[in-house]
Amino acid sequence: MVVLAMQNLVIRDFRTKAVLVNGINFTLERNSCLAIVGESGSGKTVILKAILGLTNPSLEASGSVFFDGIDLLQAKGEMIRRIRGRRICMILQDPLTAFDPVYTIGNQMAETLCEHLQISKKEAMKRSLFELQRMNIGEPLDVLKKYPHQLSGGMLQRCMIAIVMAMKPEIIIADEPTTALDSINQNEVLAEFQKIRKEYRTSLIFVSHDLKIVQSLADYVLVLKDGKQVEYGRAEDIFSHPKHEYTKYLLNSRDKVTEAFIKAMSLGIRNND
Ligand SMILES: Nc1ncnc2c1ncn2[C@@H]1O[C@H](COP(=O)(O)OP(=O)(O)OP(=O)(O)O)[C@@H](O)[C@H]1O
Repeated sequence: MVVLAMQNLVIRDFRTKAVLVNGINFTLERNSCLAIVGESGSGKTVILKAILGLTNPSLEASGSVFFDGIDLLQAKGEMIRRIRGRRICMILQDPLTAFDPVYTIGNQMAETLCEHLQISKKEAMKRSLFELQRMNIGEPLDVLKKYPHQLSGGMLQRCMIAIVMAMKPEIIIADEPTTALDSINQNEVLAEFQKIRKEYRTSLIFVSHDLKIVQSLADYVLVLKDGKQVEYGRAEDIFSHPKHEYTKYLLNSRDKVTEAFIKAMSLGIRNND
């Protein structure tokens, strides 16, 4: 079952007339995961923002993005607000910017749940605890009492995911959700996404520069270059038989980086002998 369909999305800056994104098409199936990849500035973030009607007012989006019979590009006011943050949720790159430093995690989780689920503060606190427990977060009561700066980036990102999961959204959109984290925290967050895929059957759209993460999570991949979609298809096909020169280049650069890393590590090991 298709949950979201983007057809011919074009995004223009109407001050400069520059076309930032041109002709993007994809469909997102229920319980499937689409990764959007491409170099910096290729248009990944503006595409994600367009889905939620969050593009800067100086940009105009045309085409269509259908979700449950509604064209999100045309949806305004209360209609888009009811979908955003409830039925389609976004997880940001840097979890520290998503939390207010002066309130505890519990306060902020409960506040968000109260607002979106129309439940009492007491009920929202109970739900927050339940969601952290459900994600196997150790000492969840302590975590709720902490301030954002007292938790690691990975733990904060997991709290963010817990808030999102409490909404039981149909779609989660994540813009480089692991980029701001070190590798241990990246692995924790990645495991959380694997769990969402397996247990909650939520659909995911995510942007990542890390092709290893893409390979481990995505069912479908959309490759962007200079605002244009150069390849789109099943992840296994794209990784095993990339058609476009740019996709081949991306996959090659990943292999080169890995080779260089292994070489550097083995040199390091020899130097430490
Ligand atoms: N509000 C805006 N006004 C004008 N141009 C913009 C605006 N936001 C983004 N752009 C331009 O749109 C293009 C795509 O930007 P976008 O942030 O989507 O790229 P990206 O692929 O997500 O890059 P990165 O990987 O670095 O985050 C870039 O050329 C950027 O400069």
